[in-house]
Amino acid sequence: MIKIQNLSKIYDNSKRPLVAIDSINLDIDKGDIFGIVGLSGAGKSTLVRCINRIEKPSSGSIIINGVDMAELEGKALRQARYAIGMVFQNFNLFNSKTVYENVAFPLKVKGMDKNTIHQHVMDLLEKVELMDKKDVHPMRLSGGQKQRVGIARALAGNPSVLLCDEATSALDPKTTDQILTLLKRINKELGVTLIVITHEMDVVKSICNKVAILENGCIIESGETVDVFTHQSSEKTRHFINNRPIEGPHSKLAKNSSRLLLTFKGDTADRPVLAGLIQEFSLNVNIRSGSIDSIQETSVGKLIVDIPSTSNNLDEIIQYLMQHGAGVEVIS
Ligand SMILES: Nc1ncnc2c1ncn2[C@@H]1O[C@H](COP(=O)(O)OP(=O)(O)OP(=O)(O)O)[C@@H](O)[C@H]1O
Repeated sequence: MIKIQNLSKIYDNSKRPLVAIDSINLDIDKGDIFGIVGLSGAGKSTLVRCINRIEKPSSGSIIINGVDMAELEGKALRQARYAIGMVFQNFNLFNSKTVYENVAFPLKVKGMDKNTIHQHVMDLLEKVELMDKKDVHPMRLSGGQKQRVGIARALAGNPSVLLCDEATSALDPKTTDQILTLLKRINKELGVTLIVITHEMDVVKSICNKVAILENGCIIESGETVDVFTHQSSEKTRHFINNRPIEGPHSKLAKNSSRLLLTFKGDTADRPVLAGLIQEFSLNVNIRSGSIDSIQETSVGKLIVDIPSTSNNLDEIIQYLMQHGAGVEVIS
């Protein structure tokens, strides 16, 4: 549905050009909640501005519903933008307008008649559970309520894509959870594709079925969220995600032992893999630490274990664990 191909954005700074987005390729399917995550300066805002065409990309294409946004100008661009709803970190509401008027605004601009606008706005306010606030001005709303107005307004033009730019970064954890639940419901009920730009891994874990990690303008990892969190392929990603359980203070590794990080996801978590290993190899396994997480409703367990090993049997042990569905990483 959305195909980003070889997308680059180079800013012509006075001293030297700055490559903010460097040949990015992304495929986002209809109905995805696609997380784009990166540290400050990674290029997230630039990517958002290219997707909604506030910036013109230096090269490459952004194909949404078969139309290359990168090529459009003028009226055709304004028309194509209706396919994209924007949700902002700082809500971007009109303080002089009521909640109702804020949501109605894009529909008025579109030239809809008053009755249709009224019906549509009331439906949207019901969807975001703000009917009781329809005549209130944004100044009198909490951050979470303001973001609900922002989401209702973004949905007003019936977009096929909702671009959420750090939509929960200004909110406290409880309100963040409520807004994420709302976004997930909207995705499910309306079939709207969500692109979620964030620097918060917890947001990705909570709602995104797919994720891409952006660093220095490049995608350094992408895929199903649960896979990216359980099989990090590069050192950079591992460092970025850093989801190892914390090792205890007295965790010196004994001589002739190896320390392994084991990952169990979904069904594997129910199997007695470690018990089987202990029996099969007559091993004394020392569990150093562990954690359990829920990523996209899949349980992901992590264990750090010390295993007495000779160079001969370590490979066999790893093979046994992997054959039984565990992810294995030798950490020392
Ligand atoms: N208009 C601009 N002109 C020149 N350079 C820019 C411009 N906008 C962004 N940059 C540079 O592009 C790079 C990426 O910036 P960008 O704002 O896209 O990152 P970001 O991941 O959104 O960061 P943050 O999370 O801090 O907002 C940075 O080095 C930034 O200084």
